[in-house]
Amino acid sequence: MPDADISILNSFKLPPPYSQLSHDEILGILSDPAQISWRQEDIKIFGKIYAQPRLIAYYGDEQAQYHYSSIILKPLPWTDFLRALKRQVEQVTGEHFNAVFLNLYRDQNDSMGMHSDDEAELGQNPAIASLSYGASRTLIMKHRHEKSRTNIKIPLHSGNLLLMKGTTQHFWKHGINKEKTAHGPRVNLTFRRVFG
Ligand SMILES: O=C(O)CCC(=O)C(=O)O
Ligand SMILES: [Fe+2]
Repeated sequence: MPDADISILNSFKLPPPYSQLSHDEILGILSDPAQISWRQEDIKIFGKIYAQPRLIAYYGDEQAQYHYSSIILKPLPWTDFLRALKRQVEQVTGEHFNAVFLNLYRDQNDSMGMHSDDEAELGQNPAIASLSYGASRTLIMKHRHEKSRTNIKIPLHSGNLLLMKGTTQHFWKHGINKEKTAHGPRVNLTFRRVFG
């Protein structure tokens, strides 16, 4: 892909004591409202207020405050499990992260609009590591300037780790469309380095 630096690791593995967990068990931990503090935010589209079509949660180091479409997100402190995921993601990517943004797509009707992760607090060329568990969904990528270029579709399956870095966020938007067929829940975690 031009103007992008993207790589994908198909089967992300956790070290002990979590190495025995199945993907179903990991999805169970991550989607459990007693373990992850999921919330549904409102969004404003053309002046109208809608509930966001997915649940979100934000964890990280205390200073990793994030301005996210006009709201300031304060990170919750790392849980043991999220810290273990972060450490292993750092290990395999060689990058450093201080926060994780979680999305819960409850079924095929949940989605995320096309966007770039280009907020000022992510710095110039952010490395973003995106880890998925549960139902497979398709990440749509669209070049921001070259309208003629067709969308690129990247299927993301349970246990896939996608790393976007370099100029990717300057030139490309990405998002997750709704699906027409039945899909179970999916949790996606994007590890980020936030300069709060
Ligand atoms: O769910 C996904 O795979 C994409 C998530 C994403 O783009 C984000 O959290 O910024
Ligand atoms: Fe994103």
